[in-house]
Amino acid sequence: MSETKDTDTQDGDTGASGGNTRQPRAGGGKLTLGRTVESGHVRQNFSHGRSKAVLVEKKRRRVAPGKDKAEGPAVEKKAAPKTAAKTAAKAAPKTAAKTAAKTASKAPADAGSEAKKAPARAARPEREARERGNMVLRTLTAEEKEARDRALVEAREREKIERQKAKEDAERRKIAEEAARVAAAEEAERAAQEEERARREAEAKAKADKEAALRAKEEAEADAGADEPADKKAAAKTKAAPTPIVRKREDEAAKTPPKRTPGAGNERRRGRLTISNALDDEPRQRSLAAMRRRQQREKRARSGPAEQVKVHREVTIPDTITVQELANRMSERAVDVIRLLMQQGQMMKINDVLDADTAQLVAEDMGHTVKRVSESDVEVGLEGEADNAADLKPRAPVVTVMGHVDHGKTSLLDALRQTDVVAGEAGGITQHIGAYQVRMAGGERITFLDTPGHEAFTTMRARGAKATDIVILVVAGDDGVMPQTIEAINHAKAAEVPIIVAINKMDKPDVDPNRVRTELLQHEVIVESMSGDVQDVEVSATQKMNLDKLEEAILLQSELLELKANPDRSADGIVIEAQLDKGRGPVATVLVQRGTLRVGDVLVAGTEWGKVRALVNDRGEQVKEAGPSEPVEVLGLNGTPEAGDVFSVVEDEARAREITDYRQRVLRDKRAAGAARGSLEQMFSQLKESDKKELPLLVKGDVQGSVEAIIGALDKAGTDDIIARVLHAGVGGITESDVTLAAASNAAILGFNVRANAPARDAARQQGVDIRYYSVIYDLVDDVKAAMAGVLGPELRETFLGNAEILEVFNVSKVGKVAGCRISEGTVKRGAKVRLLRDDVVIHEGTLSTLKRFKDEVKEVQSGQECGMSFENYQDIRPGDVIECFDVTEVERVL
Ligand SMILES: Nc1nc2c(ncn2[C@@H]2O[C@H](COP(=O)(O)OP(=O)(O)OP(=O)(O)O)[C@@H](O)[C@H]2O)c(=O)[nH]1
Repeated sequence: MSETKDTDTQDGDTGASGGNTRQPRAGGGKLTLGRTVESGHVRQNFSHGRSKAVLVEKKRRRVAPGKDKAEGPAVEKKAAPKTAAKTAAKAAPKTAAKTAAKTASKAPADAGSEAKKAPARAARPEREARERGNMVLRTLTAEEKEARDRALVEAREREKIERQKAKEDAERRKIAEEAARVAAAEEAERAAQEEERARREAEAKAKADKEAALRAKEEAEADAGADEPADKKAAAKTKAAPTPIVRKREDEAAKTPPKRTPGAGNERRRGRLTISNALDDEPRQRSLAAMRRRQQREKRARSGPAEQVKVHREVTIPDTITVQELANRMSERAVDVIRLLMQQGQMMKINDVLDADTAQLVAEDMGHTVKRVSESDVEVGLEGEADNAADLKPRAPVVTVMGHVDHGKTSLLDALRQTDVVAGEAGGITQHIGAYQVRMAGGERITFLDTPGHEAFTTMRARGAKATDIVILVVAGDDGVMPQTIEAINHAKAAEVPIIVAINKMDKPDVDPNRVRTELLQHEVIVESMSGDVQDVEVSATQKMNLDKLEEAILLQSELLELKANPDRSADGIVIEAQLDKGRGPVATVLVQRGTLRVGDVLVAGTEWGKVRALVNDRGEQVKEAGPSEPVEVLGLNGTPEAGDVFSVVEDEARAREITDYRQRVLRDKRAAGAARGSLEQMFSQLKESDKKELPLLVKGDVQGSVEAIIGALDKAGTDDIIARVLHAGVGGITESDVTLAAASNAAILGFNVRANAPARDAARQQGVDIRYYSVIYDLVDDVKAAMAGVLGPELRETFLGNAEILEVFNVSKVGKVAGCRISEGTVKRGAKVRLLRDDVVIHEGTLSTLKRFKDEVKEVQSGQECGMSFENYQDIRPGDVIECFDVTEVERVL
């Protein structure tokens, strides 16, 4: 920027005389301190020969970024001396121009002079300066000197200004720092106050809670006595309760300086943070959830401490219960139960099952009382209420016939059956349903159980059923007391059932009844003739001799026993036998012991139940009902119960289902637990545990001779500690009924040269009955002995491979007989062991010499295929025979 200091010489006009403009050089070789003004002089010519020198100053703007403002005052100050002149100079031409314009109209002649005077006046100081400038120009050294002085002055001034500025800057910084320090201190103070306030609030709340609890207590007490006013007072109290807290908060809020700068912490509380919110400078609103939380907080604070009154419950605990279910029943949180269990060292999850004892501990620890129930409680009440003595009516005695083998039990039962007057009159065909009733001429009745022998009697007794009232001990007069006679005596005594001795076969010439009586004495059976209380009757089954006397004795005994039952109640009793009839479905013969069984009753028998569809008596007649001591066949059951099962009539099908479901579950659990009840090993281990001295067995053989030999050998094998008790022995293959009997008696089945048929195998597998096959009597007896002694060697486990049916038999030269077979089941392998079965009886056991398929020797033949087989060293093969193929492996016994 350049500026002329003389109105006349504006624009640096170089006149005709030629402006001698001298531009001073920056620095100009002179010692200056950052000169900002360059100056020079221009000679200006006027009319009338006048001329003057005009000082031209070129001022440079000092550029200092960011300091413009700060430097403002300094620049002004620095420029001050010049500015006066400058302003004057600036104002001068204008004023002069104005004045000139005014005076020009008045006196044009003077105009020029006046116009000249005005600027001259106004520019007087300037002129002086110019003259000084002229002088400088004229005296260059002086000018230079002056310039230098001026520059020095300026520099000094600038220095001073800069110092001043630095000082001011420092002061400003100091103020700013001070302000920041104060702000930080304030912030810290505010945080401390905030903390203090929170603490006071918590204290106040706790205090208020306490007060409210006290008030609630007082109110409860007051409520007991006073009615409405007390309520109002309580309400007022409740309302007043939170007030102090609120007021206190307000006070504190007033105390707290409200200069909460919108910091990060506060921003966070102001509503939901979204991108648009974050970018938005405006303070965010509280979110709805935050409002709700605050409302809830306030509500909680208002309602005071909701002191939960602990509810002590009676918790029903079954045999097992899950953690969750226990917590539910106690109305506690499952996590609390789990925590308690953890404290007791048990890591449990919510679905883990606790036993009743643990559950009881937990419940009691949590302050509840416990009521232990068992799943078996479903059976509670099944037996019904005890009968009143007044309701009892006399009933027929139930009689079982026992005795040694071949002493005439069956013959006697048959003979007695024929004494039934009603059957005799009707000439009806008697049915063997497991029991029958004999009606006397005098109207009395006697029920006989048709399964002679103490085995069945004991089996039933073992199942908890006491079916028999009187035992008839049959002793052959010609044979005397034999081992099974003694057994029968012992069983009857153990069951506390009175005995009537029937000395049989009295028709025989060589009988000696007194010998029998004397022998019985040794076993503590003292007959009346020997001054005892046991009745004895000499009979002959075949000759039907003294059967009436025997019946009289039975009736006398029953009178002594005062056998009575209430017929007017729902029936219960015992299953005597049951089977699956092809036409009629499951059929069970039951003996009613109490009440009356009617058609349409819902019956539970063991694990089965059913609605009675029909009742059939021992004469094959359909009856509507059966009273106490009456044996009757029941149709309508869903399955076959087991002999000895107790039956009961229940109110409805749902209850029946509930009970049988429970019983089936228990049975399944027992089986799942691996209790193959009939295995010799397990029987032995059971025997060790119990003080049972018998090993129950079932023997089936190919011929009577071998069966008798086996029974004889087993009898001898017994020791003082343990005996083998043969529950049943017979000739022929092992049938399903054998398996049922064995299962009912926890017995093992020993097959000597016989096999089990397919249904029997299935039943044995299902019921866990152990069937063992032998072909040498000594092996069988050794095994039984070993089982009894508990020293069983390695077990030979037989794996069934397959069965082949022989279709045709060919005679092949050099080879001998070859059987043309079809594999009916499984596979047949060469090298495996084989048995030749004829009607389920083993004819031969050995190995295969040939296994051919279409003339080719093969390793194995699958089910459904045909093949040719021949035995090593055995030729007696016939069409219809079955070849059983099996593997034998040795397994170490684990007891
Ligand atoms: N002489 C004669 N023989 C009889 C008499 N009672 C039975 N017997 C014969 O004795 C044998 C055996 O009779 P059972 O009635 O089968 O004898 P058990 O006691 O039933 O025999 P198990 O069923 O094997 O226990 C038969 O041959 C009968 O004929 C009798 O009173 N007199």
